[in-house]
Amino acid sequence: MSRAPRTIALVGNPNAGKSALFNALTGARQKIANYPGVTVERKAGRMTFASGEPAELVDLPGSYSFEPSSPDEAVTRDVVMGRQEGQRRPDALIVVVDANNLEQHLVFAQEVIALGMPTVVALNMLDLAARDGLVLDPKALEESLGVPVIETVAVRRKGLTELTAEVAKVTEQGAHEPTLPTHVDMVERRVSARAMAKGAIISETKQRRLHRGLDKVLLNPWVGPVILFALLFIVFQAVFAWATPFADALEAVVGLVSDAVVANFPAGLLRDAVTEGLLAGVGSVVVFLPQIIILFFFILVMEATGYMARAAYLMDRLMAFVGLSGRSFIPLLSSFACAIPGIMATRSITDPKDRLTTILIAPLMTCSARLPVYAVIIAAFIPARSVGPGIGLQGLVLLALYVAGIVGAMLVAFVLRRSVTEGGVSGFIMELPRYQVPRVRDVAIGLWQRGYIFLRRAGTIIFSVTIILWLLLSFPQAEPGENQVDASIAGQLANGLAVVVEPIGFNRDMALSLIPAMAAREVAVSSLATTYAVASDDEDETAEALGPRLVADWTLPMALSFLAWFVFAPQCLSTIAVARRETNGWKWPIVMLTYLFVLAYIAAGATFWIATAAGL
Ligand SMILES: Nc1nc2c(ncn2[C@@H]2O[C@H](COP(=O)(O)OP(=O)(O)OP(=O)(O)O)[C@@H](O)[C@H]2O)c(=O)[nH]1
Ligand SMILES: [Mg+2]
Repeated sequence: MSRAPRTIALVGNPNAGKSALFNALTGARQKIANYPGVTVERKAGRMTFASGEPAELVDLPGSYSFEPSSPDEAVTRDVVMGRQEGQRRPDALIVVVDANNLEQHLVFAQEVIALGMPTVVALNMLDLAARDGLVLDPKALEESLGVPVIETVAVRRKGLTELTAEVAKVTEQGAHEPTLPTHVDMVERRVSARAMAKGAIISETKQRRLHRGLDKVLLNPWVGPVILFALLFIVFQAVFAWATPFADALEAVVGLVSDAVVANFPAGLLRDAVTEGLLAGVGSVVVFLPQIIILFFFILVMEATGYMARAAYLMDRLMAFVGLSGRSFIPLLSSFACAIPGIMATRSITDPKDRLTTILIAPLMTCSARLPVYAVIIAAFIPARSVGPGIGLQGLVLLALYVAGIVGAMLVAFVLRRSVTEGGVSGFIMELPRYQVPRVRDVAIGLWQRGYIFLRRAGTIIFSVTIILWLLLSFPQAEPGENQVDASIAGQLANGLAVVVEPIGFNRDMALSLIPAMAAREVAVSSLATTYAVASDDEDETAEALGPRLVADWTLPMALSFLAWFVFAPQCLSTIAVARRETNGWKWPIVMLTYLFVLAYIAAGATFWIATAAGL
């Protein structure tokens, strides 16, 4: 035979089993190199048809679509189209689909088949389908796709002979020039993928049906978001309703300890440092441990059950609307714990502009360090009233603050993607994990870790910053009759800043809390508590909770303005430092700082003036 060996390429979604099939078909006869000009691996090997004719088999990186959103996907498209340097155009394609995720995998499979090249579908992972009680009809699938479908189990080498025979057959029909359709409607393709998947199912077990039924409801484009929002609503109601008795108890304990210290130790600077700095300051943050635990209980359970990935799937449409891909969801979700791991998680986003946008908006996701700030102000100023059956006003306001951050982030992303980080939107389809009953042990460990992180922050950074602030508040000592805060270094410094934030309704003490809060957001709470503790001349008042003091000193518009500030303002230096590291320079962190300050200033100012005008 004189003609050059045929080239066959393996394509499909990530994790379909392409590489497993490639290994099974080529054995040890593989060569791994790089495609010229890109860092994507080129994996090729030799396979043999039943006739004895050899062919070159090329394993391609997993793709969701031919509209590439990563270098990997670009290589896949270019190889298939015959545009990739150092690679002959394939004579035939094998599309590998995971039988257990047909609905998702058929989206890209349709796109591949639409090219019009000789194509065979490998319906892979049938062993797992059998295990889960799913029986498929390859003939039905063949009919709806219009190309041969072969059942395979790549890791058990099942179906390989049939697959190669079919590939040989379609290759003989001769290659066509592949043509990319000019217009692809993603929604349409998803709909037909769903119909095809449904038509291919002969039978499935109760459990699988239950899970699919759940997906039908939870992922429904109309019902799904409503359920997601309702769940979040319950979470934030619970953060207040469940935590209050625990938080009150903790607060009482801190008060008792403070009283005991006052009763048993002589008056003096050291005693003041303990009562005003450690107990009033750090204690005021620690009492929010129950809230943190409850919030993370829900987050962990949503992750463990498999619901979180569904939430990401739902959010994908919204994210695409503002110009982000679903790949940003996990980094943004982690930012609800803390923006630092969130920003680091953006490394998984391959498109540089997508990634930059995600980094820039990550601080707008409400990190858990802001929860104590929100909680203390809400508990003090928002009445614990119900506005409907089982609907507490406090939880509602808390939810609104989180939503304000998310909406702000989406608006900023929308603007950025049309200006500085302009670029195309990449399609993204998530692999959805199976539903599972969460394991108590895993959730318990997760909660323990979260609680530990929170208390460690209280014991280290919050403690040190609060003590430094206490020192700055306590010196120089006031003359008799003069207020200690007015006389102190910190008070003097804050007077300068107060001029700047006065137009947005902040008083001197609020201004003062903004500076140490740059170290950690919770410090806003401890610094307010310490400031008021230092300011009071009455020893008994030192042990008093922060809430009543705030109410005595602030108006409602001031409190709301303070909340609005914390939704948007950049308060934590570590976030800026991580942004610098991840973007390799100061330019983007400075952009981030600037836009966040401007947003915070405008939001706080607008809140203050609207609330004042409304007579609140
Ligand atoms: N049980 C079972 N596992 C399989 C089968 N085929 C592949 N796998 C496993 O599924 C996982 C993913 O397979 P890969 O071959 O790496 O998938 P891929 O399509 O090359 O994925 P990307 O390279 O990321 O696009 C691996 O752990 C395989 O061992 C199969 O038929 N049955
Ligand atoms: Mg692979």
